[in-house]
Amino acid sequence: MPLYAQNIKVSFGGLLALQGVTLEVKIGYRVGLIGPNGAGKTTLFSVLSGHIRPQEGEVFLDGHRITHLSPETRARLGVGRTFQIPRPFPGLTVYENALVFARFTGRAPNPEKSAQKALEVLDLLKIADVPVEQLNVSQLKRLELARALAAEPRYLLLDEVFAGLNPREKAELAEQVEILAKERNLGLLVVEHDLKTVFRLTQWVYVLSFGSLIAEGPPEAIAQDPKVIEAYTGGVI
Ligand SMILES: Nc1ncnc2c1ncn2[C@@H]1O[C@H](COP(=O)(O)OP(=O)(O)OP(=O)(O)O)[C@@H](O)[C@H]1O
Repeated sequence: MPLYAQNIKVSFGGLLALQGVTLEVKIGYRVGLIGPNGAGKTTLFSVLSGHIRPQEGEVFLDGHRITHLSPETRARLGVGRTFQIPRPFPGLTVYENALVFARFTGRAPNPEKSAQKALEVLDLLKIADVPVEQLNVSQLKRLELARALAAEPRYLLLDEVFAGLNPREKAELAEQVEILAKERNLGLLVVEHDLKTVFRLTQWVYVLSFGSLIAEGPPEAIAQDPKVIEAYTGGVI
């Protein structure tokens, strides 16, 4: 059963950030969410994670309505997320950061093992004992992902984890994410500005523009969709 947002409306004061948006992430599928700046991607992402309550519409998990549930409860039910700006716990090491998350949701039967495995998958084991203050951008992005993974989610929502990385780092991380999503049979939602990375990583892409969905489909089709090209270029082409 999927993670499903149905007919979502969110407004901030007078500004309509999302309207009539429906999106589905199935277990075992990698889904992308793209759109120009201010299109509503982060808002929709937060509706799914429970950080924003919609004015209209519902969110379902495994067929149950979870619209009213907090982010913490959703995390316990297996919906994990990353933050655009990594938020490691200061004063703790890389391993300790992963362990806090592994314990927090109560999903990992063996939190130490889950934390260790998550660091291993993201190539952070060799710096497991380093205080997070000493990490560079690429390592912080990996840690953000590793922490979410350590909690053993079934669905993983990635908010621009590739931003700030150079092309080689992006390609490497995208490959790691694809492998771990397949290995763990995750339902993955990727919000990302870098279209090349989204198109390579995902199997289905939703496109938001001014708060509405303007297209959805396989990456190959989305990349050539005139509506999508127009949304990105403002019709300048
Ligand atoms: N907390 C808020 N209060 C007021 N307006 C907001 C708030 N959060 C988002 N908005 C507005 O809602 C609209 C959608 O924003 P959102 O951040 O979801 O877009 P986005 O597609 O993620 O953009 P970006 O690609 O720039 O991150 C924008 O016009 C934004 O300014």
